[in-house]
Amino acid sequence: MSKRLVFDGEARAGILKGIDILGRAVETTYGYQGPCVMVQHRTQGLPPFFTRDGVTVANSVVLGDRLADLGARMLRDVANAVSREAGDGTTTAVVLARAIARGLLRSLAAGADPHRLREGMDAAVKLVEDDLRRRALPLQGDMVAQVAEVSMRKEGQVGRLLQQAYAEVGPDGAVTVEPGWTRADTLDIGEGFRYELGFLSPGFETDPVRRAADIEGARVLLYHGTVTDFMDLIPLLEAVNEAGQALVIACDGIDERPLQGLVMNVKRGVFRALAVKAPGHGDRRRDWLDDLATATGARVLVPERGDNLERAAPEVLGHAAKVVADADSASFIGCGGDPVAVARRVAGLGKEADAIRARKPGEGSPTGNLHDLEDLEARISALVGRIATVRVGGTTEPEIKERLQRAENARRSVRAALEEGVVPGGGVGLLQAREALGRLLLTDLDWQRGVAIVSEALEQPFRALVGNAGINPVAALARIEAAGNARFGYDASSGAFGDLVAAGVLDPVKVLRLALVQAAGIAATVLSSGAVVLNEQSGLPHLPGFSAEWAAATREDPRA
Ligand SMILES: Nc1ncnc2c1ncn2[C@@H]1O[C@H](COP(=O)(O)OP(=O)(O)OP(=O)(O)O)[C@@H](O)[C@H]1O
Repeated sequence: MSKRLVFDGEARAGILKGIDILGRAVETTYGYQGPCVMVQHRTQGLPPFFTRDGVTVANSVVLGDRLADLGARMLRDVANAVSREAGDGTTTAVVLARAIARGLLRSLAAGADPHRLREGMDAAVKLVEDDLRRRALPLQGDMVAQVAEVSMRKEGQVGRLLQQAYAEVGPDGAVTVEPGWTRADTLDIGEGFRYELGFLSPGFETDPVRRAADIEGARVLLYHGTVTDFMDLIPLLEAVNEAGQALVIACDGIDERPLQGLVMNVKRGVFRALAVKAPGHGDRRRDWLDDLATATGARVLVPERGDNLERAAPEVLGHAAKVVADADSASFIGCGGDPVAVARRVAGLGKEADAIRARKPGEGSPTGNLHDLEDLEARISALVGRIATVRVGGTTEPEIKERLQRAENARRSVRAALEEGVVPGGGVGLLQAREALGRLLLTDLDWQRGVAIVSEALEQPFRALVGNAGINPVAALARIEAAGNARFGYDASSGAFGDLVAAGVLDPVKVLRLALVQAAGIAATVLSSGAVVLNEQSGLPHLPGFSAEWAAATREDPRA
């Protein structure tokens, strides 16, 4: 394959072109007024889908110009990193990253020292993070619903239902969103066992929008060991399959080859199955597995005790009406264990916890006691756990999918807001952080340029949001500055300037913080792209991890 070499100015200009093209496409969806983008399915013959989600638009764009595609890929990476870490705020991150990339390239063209630029930027980002945390307002009153409604664009009942859901299960409780397949949005509160360890491979996902696996009618295999041979699983997979059920395996791990075998069989529809990490860590895992066994009515298989997976009878399996898992959590809902046994176990754990609480200070190791107590409390809440499910309705499948995506963003936004609080939205939270940068003691010119790049980027979300609402950004900025009130901004839903906190236009600090940190991360790649080596190849670049054949067979969603 022949290669093409591109240097300095030309390399950077090509990269910026890609950043601009993708940035513009993503920014179209930004804010309250942002319309949907229609994306053609990657597989011929499958219908297009509609989205307002920044990361989804970003992942759908592949540019024919290879140099520009490198730039687009940088933005895609930023969007994906924010989506992974914060779950929302991907468009904000793209807007910030695009502004930062532009600022950097301008400064480099003017001969600035890349190291000093970077140092100035890093100092500025850190200061903005601290400033956002300092200005954070804790959630109170209707703020949970309001944060959710910013993502939902004040449409439907999802915001109100998420507020109700968190009120029912508590701020650390388990809340999931699912497609409802009816017109209205609804809320279900069910009993279930949830813990914070997820599936063993993203290949188990059944819903690419939420990046989650949903399994109905599950038999539960609890294995305190590592599966090393796919054949060991076959007898139980077949028995469960014949009964029209699905096998959910919670285990220490599965070696790579058997895991691939399992995922492949699931994708091809041979078996319905899901493998998740067993609950608990280290020495405590056995106790957690016993709890889950009590909840689901299973028996834990322990190879060290001589239990054999291949010869295990289906009687060792427990039941759950539904299991939902993503990369970070697993929920067993409607478990089939004996309620009396569960109550007895909870009472036993409660007594153990009381005994630790009653210990005199200095008796036993204080940190050991604390960890034991925390673990017991976590086990009790898992056993008596309640799981809230918000079902997202709509009239057509594309509509439900599009709303579901926003509802998932809304849920993650609420979680982020519960963790670190909120600031006024509409771009104002970031805009106000410029003031903190004014307090930085400036050293040399290039360092100062680095700070200025961040400061200018902080204006961009505000400019883009009011611009998308049809307001002149320069005039809007002047009004904000004249108001001298940190909550003052433009509410696109009412079309009026005023107090954004009172109007319920709020952004989670964690989302804004992570969006800025990830956006600034683009600097490392831009600054090191002095020369670029390109593979000259005909046709569009290959989409990683995507097979058109597979997509056609499984109707894989292009957002996966
Ligand atoms: N009524 C409103 N008035 C002003 N700004 C609003 C309003 N509703 C939402 N916004 C702002 O829009 C921004 C969020 O827009 P959007 O949901 O399109 O992008 P994102 O959350 O950054 O990315 P994504 O949702 O694509 O992951 C937030 O800063 C929010 O405060």
